[in-house]
Amino acid sequence: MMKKNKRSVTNNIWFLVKNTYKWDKKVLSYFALYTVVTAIIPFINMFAPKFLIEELMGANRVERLIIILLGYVVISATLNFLNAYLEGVYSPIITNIGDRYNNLLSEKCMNMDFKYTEDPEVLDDIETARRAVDGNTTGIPGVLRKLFEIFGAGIAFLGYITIVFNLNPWILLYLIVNVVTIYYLAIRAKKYEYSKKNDISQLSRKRNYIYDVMQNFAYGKEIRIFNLSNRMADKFQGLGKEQVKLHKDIKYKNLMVSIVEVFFLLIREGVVYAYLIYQVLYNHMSIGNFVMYSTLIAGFAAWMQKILDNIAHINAQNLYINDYRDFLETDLKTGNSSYVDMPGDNNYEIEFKNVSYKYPNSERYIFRNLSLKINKGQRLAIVGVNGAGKTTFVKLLTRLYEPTEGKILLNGVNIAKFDRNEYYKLFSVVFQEIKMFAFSIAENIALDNKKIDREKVLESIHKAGMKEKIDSLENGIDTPLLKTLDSEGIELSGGENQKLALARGLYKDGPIMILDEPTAALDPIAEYNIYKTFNNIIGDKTSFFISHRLGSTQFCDVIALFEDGEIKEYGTHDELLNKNGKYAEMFNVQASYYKDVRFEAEGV
Ligand SMILES: Nc1ncnc2c1ncn2[C@@H]1O[C@H](COP(=O)(O)OP(=O)(O)OP(=O)(O)O)[C@@H](O)[C@H]1O
Repeated sequence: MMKKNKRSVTNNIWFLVKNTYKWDKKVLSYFALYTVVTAIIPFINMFAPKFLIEELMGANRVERLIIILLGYVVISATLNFLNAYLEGVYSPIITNIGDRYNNLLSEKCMNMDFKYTEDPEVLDDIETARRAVDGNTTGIPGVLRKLFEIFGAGIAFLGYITIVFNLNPWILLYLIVNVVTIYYLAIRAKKYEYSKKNDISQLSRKRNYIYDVMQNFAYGKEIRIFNLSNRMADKFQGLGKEQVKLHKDIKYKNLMVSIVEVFFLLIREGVVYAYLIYQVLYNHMSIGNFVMYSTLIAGFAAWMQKILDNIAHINAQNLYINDYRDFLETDLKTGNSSYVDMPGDNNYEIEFKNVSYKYPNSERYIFRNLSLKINKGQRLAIVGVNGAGKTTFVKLLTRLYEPTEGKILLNGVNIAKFDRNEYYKLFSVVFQEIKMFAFSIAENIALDNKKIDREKVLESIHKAGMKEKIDSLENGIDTPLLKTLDSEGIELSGGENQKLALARGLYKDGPIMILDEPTAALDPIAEYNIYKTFNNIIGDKTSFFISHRLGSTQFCDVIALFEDGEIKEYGTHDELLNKNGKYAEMFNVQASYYKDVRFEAEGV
C-alpha cells in the first residue's frame, strides 16, 4: 500500500530542520549557543589540571595557583550553568516539536478515507509510522536531540584530533580504528532491529487491540457474560511472549555488541596508558602533560564514540523517519484538487445511478447496479432484513466509502466532485452505533468547541425528548458524559444516548437528514413521542429513514425494500401492502405482535 521511498539521512535531516525552524524560530539561537558551550567545556576540564600540576611541580607561585584555580572555577561554573540552562530550555522545545509531528500523523489518520480505517495494511503502516513519533529519545525527537548535541561534540572532537595528532599520528590512527570497529558492529545490530520492525508492529497492534478490549468497558458486558476474561488475558499474554521473544533476539544481538565493545575498550585503554607511561619514563613527558593526555585520550575515544553513536542512532532512526514520511505522503484521501461548488439552494435531490459496491478486501457485492432517486424534500424509508445493505447505503451516501462502480449524484452532480468537508456540512446523521465523547452534554450535541449555541442545544434536547432528564441534572447541559476524564461524568442509558444522538442531528440542522434506526433503543412511549413530532423534526428536509419498525415508515413518502443487493420493492406504504410481497409479509409478521396501531402523527 505505502510506497517505500529511500531518503538519505541529509534529506530527512533537512526535512526536520526546516519544519523545526518554521515552528520555533528561537531554536536556532539555542542550538548555536549550546554548540559553542559544549565544544569548550571538555577543554577547560583538560587544561586546568595540566596548568595546576605544572605550576605545583615548577615555580609553585601561590598567586598563579589562585588565578588558575579561580579562572577554572568561574569559567567552568559559567559554562556548566549555561549548559544546564540550555538543556533545560531545548528539551521541552523538542518535546513540543515531537508533539507537532505526532499531530500531523493523527490528523492524517483522522482525515484519510474511512475505508482505510479497516484496512490491515494501512493500520500496520500507521503503527510503523508511529514509531517515529512515539518516543522522546527515539524517532524524530531522538534525532533532533542528537542533532543538538552532535555539532558541539564535533567541534570538540576536531580539537582532540589536532592534539592527539601532535602527540603521535599512530596513536590517533589506532584510536580511530578501534572506535570505528565498535561503531560498525553497533550499526549492524540496529539494522537487525529494523529488519524485525514489521513483526514488532504487527504484534503490538494485535496486543494493543486485545488490551483495548480488556480495558474498554464498552466490551464489558460481553466479557462478563461470555466469560471472556481468561481467554483475553491468555491471548494478551501469548502475544506478549511472542513480543518478548522478538525483543530478546534483538537484545541478544545488542548484548554481543556490548561485550565486544568492552573488550575493545580495555585493549584501547591498556595500549594508550602503556604508551604514555613509556613517554614519561623514557621521553621526559611532564606529569602535567601525562595527566592532560590521559584525560584527553580517554575523552577522545569517548567523544568519538559519542559522535559515532549519535550518527548510528540518526542512521537507524532515519529508517523510521522514512516510514513516517512515506505514510504522510501516501495518498489516502480520494478527492480532486479542484472542487465543484456546492449547489446553493439548500434543497437537494439525490440519485444513485447504477451503483455497485463491495467492501475493500472483499469480493462480495453488497449492491449491484442499484439505481434510486430521492426528490427534493422527499422522505425515503429504507427497509430490509439484517445485512441487506441499509447502513452501507448510508455510508456510500455520506462518502465514508466510494462506490465500486456507478455514481451518486446530488442535484445532478457527482458527489465525488465536491469538497468532502463542504459535502459533510449537508448532513444531519444519526448513526446506528452511537458514539458519545467524554465531553459535556452541550459539547456532545454541538460538537463544536468554538461557539456553542446553548439555546439551540436546549431546543434540540427538547425535540429529542431528553428535556426531563437534562433538567434533572444539577449542571444541566454542562454535565460531563462518561467517567473517563471526569469523575463527575454520568453514564447514560442506551435510549438516552440515542436521544442525545438525535439532538446532535437536530442541532446540526443540515438540509439532508439521515436517521439510521433512530428509535431502536427507545421505549415505546419515547418512540411514540418522537414519531408524534416527526414532521417537526424532519421538516421539509430531504431525508432517509432506516427502520425495522415498519409501522414507522408511514411517515415517509416512499419506501424502498432492499434485498440481495437490489431494490426489491418500491412504493408508498399502502402500495407495498397492496402488492402483498416481502414488505407486506414483514409488516404483517410485525403487526401480528402488536395491535394494528397507526401512529397518528401530527399533520400526517
Ligand atoms: N466494513 C465492512 N467490511 C466488509 N463487509 C461489511 C462491512 N460492513 C458491513 N459489511 C457487510 O455488508 C453487508 C451489509 O451490511 P449493512 O450493515 O449495510 O446491513 P444492514 O442492512 O444495515 O443491516 P442491519 O439491519 O443488521 O443493520 C453485511 O453482509 C455485512 O457483513
